[in-house]
Amino acid sequence: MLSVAVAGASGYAGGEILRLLVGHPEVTIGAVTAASSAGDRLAAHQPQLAPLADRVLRPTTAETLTGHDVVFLALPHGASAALAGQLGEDVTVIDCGADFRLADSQPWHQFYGSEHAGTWPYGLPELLTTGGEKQRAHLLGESRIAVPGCYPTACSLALAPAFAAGQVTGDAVIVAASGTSGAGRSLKPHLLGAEVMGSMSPYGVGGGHRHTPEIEQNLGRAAGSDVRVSFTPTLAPMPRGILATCSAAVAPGATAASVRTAYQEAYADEPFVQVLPEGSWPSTGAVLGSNNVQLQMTVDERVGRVIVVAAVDNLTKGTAGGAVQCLNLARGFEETLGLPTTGVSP
Ligand SMILES: NC(=O)C1=CN([C@@H]2O[C@H](COP(=O)(O)OP(=O)(O)OC[C@H]3O[C@@H](n4cnc5c(N)ncnc54)[C@H](OP(=O)(O)O)[C@@H]3O)[C@@H](O)[C@H]2O)C=CC1
Ligand SMILES: CC(=O)N[C@@H](CCC(=O)OP(=O)(O)O)C(=O)O
Repeated sequence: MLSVAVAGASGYAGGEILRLLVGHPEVTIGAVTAASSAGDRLAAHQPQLAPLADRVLRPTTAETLTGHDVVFLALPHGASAALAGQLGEDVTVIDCGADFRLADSQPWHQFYGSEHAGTWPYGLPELLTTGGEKQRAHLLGESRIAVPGCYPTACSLALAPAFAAGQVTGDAVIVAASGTSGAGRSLKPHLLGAEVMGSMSPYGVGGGHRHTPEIEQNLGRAAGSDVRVSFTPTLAPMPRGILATCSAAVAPGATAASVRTAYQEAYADEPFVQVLPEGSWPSTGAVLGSNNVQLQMTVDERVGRVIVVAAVDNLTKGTAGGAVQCLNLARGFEETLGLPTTGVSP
């Protein structure tokens, strides 16, 4: 059994990691830590985690986290790097924050405006990379893994097969809706019930969202050349879920059938990615609580564009499920261990 600590356990991502770890047969849950909530019972913040109700949140320090085989970091951007540096190389550190996701420091400076901490292997196992290899090949045995952002998980898995198979030439446009838990638990006026219920709104419009370079990095790896993306996120009146509508210019000669074949081949053996039957479209309600990614695609021949729609649960496959999948790969367990492939609907 591996002992596992979760830093940021009072937050949404930390809570979802713990939900999955409770059902994981190869781990025991050690320290659960927080910042301002340290000293509280976990149940005060995560009442859904009944088996862990009496755990007490400890301060997030290297001392508290040391002594575990695995440490999950579910902290705000910028908080992971210093902490990770104090944990031994024998500890598997899985970071849900952005600190180590980008390979290039230039977009990091541009979109995050701080020092670039460095680059860790990127934790999206199903992502196609140049030469047809999947990203999981780079995760086996790693002791440091950077889990993707929730939008990049959905958007990259949606468009990578089309780029990798030469079915699109570029001009990628993505509009994605997210539930409010994607923004974390801290209080913000635009997340108040009165602002969100019955209303949808865009944000980060015009190329300003920090997931833009992460999606471009992923699609560039699949395409084998630079890819530019117009990405517009929107906030939807639901607690969880991402629905990403992605499109790109169809390549000469590509058809709806050849595009579909590219996706079926790319994801044929993937336990968590489902290319839906023709004519059936993804919905967030169908993936909630599961580690699944639902995809559907077609070609809009009138305008010459491939359209792909993806649905994920931002907290499961979009964060915590992806993180536990990375733990399984890093430690040589069955990749699907402890990860639900059934959702909670309605
Ligand atoms: N929510 C999502 O859908 C996704 C989140 N992520 C990433 O996961 C990470 C956590 O996000 P999320 O759970 O949503 O955020 P929350 O705001 O819900 O939780 C943040 C957690 O970090 C703790 N914390 C806050 N400030 C500090 C600090 N300076 N040092 C140490 N701990 C601190 C909080 O403790 P306390 O409560 O005591 O203040 C809390 O436990 C972020 O990097 C986020 O980008 C990635 C993909 C999707
Ligand atoms: C609805 C909402 O606000 N969503 C968040 C996405 C957070 C996420 O996935 O990831 P990282 O912060 O880890 O990059 C946002 O747009 O900033």
